[in-house]
Amino acid sequence: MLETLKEDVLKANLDLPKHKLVTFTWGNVSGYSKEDGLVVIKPSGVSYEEMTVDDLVVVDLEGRVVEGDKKPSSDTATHLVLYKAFPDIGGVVHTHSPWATSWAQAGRPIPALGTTHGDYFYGDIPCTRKMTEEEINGVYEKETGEVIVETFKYRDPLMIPSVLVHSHAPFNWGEDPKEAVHNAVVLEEVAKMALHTYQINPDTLNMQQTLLDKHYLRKHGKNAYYGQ
Ligand SMILES: O=C(CO)[C@@H](O)[C@H](O)COP(=O)(O)O
Repeated sequence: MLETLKEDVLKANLDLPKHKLVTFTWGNVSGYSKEDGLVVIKPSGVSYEEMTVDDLVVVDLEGRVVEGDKKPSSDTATHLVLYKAFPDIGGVVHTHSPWATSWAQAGRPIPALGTTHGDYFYGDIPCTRKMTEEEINGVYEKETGEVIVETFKYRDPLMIPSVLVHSHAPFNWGEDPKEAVHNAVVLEEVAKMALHTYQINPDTLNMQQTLLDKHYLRKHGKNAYYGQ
């Protein structure tokens, strides 16, 4: 299982530049093996062109390195907070993809303006609050995860698998690394579309709730409200 997960995590990381979600090494993907209680994550600062499966780092949920001789991603603590808080996810992606990062820097949620959005995100994609001075000066990456979890206190992370971290950039997740990257690609697309939509019509309203429900049901085969 862990060897298969390593291959999945490597491919997911190599898909980031392929989908133009990253510049240089500005991003990272991890995968979680519930059976092993271990996370496989990208090594910090290693270029995607050079990355091999032997560069990947394996950590436990407390961040202790159990395999690999490279430093784990600088965002590892954020990934770990999300795996502990969102028990149904198996993959986490962090990028600085330009359109979604622009919304994160502006501190604005991405509204549900159309069915492309509604197929993947059941409502606005939230932006976290700004972090406090204490949080910034604390264990920053862990605090970043905590502010994400706080943002999802009354939201279902399986129904909105992305978040904008204020003044920073997006994090995305899914049942595995491949789905998490897929959601990151869609996030970047809807971020771009939303900005263009408002340029065409600044008074654009959110899509109707009935249309959002219809597209969620069509895409996921279950009703957003009742889960069946
Ligand atoms: O968010 C950031 C920097 O702001 C990170 O995403 C880095 O850009 C990538 O770090 P590594 O995964 O290479 O440690």
